[in-house]
Amino acid sequence: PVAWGYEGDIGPCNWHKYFPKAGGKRQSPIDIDTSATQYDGSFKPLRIHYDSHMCSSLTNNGHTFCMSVNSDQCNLSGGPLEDKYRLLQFHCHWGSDDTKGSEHTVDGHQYAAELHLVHWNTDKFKSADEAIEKNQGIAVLTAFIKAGKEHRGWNHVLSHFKDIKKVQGTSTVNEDFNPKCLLPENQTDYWTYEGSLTTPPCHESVRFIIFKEVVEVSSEQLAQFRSLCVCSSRKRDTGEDEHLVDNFRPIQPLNGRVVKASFQ
Ligand SMILES: NS(=O)(=O)c1c(F)cccc1F
Ligand SMILES: [Zn+2]
Repeated sequence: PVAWGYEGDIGPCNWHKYFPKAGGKRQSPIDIDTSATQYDGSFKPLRIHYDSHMCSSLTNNGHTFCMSVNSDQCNLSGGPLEDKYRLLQFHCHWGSDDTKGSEHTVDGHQYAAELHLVHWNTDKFKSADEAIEKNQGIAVLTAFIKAGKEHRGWNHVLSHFKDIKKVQGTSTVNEDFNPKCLLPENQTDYWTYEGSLTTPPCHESVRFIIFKEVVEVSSEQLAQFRSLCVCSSRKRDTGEDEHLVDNFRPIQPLNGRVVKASFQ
């Protein structure tokens, strides 16, 4: 597999050389210009049904932490979606300090982090691996994160980080945890548009659903995201681990796409 990252020769500006879709016309993330969004009154209510009895495993894949979920009881439908989607995994993107880290921006404002709950279309496809390459294959519920008060729900995830500090570290999470607690209270106001995976191979298969309400976590909790190591924890010549930070892709051209809003 081709190595890719967020800086230097293997950074986002060169992804298209080995991952041609990264140079496509409907790439993500984008800036949401709220003055140009279009209200769509036809959206049904979003239906987010997650159970909490799903065992899952938390992995440091060298680009982010990823909580894989293998429960066929965690489903998403409604809103702008025509089909039913099943939760596959969730992960985040963050920065080296609280002033940057989200992938999408709102009127040019970048948040400290961004949560992605990745779902695949179980009505149209037989597997997530198939869906991830196909139009309408993936739906990503997205919440912006800013520094503020502590978020107790996140501690259920962060408590496992000591086991995954190193790349390819994996920890089994069996506790009674429902990822729905990571979403904002207001789940009726969101923006949505058609885009791509924000990491290579950048397949143009993603419907993004981005909540307007921002979730707060404490600065200390954000610092725990940054505690993950990106290298195989070999000591850099400076003798210290290289931490996993600024794992957000720069915003991409809108190319005439219209961002719809579920609210006026
Ligand atoms: N960042 S993202 O949510 O677009 C994303 C996916 F949807 C799927 C796989 C990896 C990944 F990073
Ligand atoms: Zn993501």
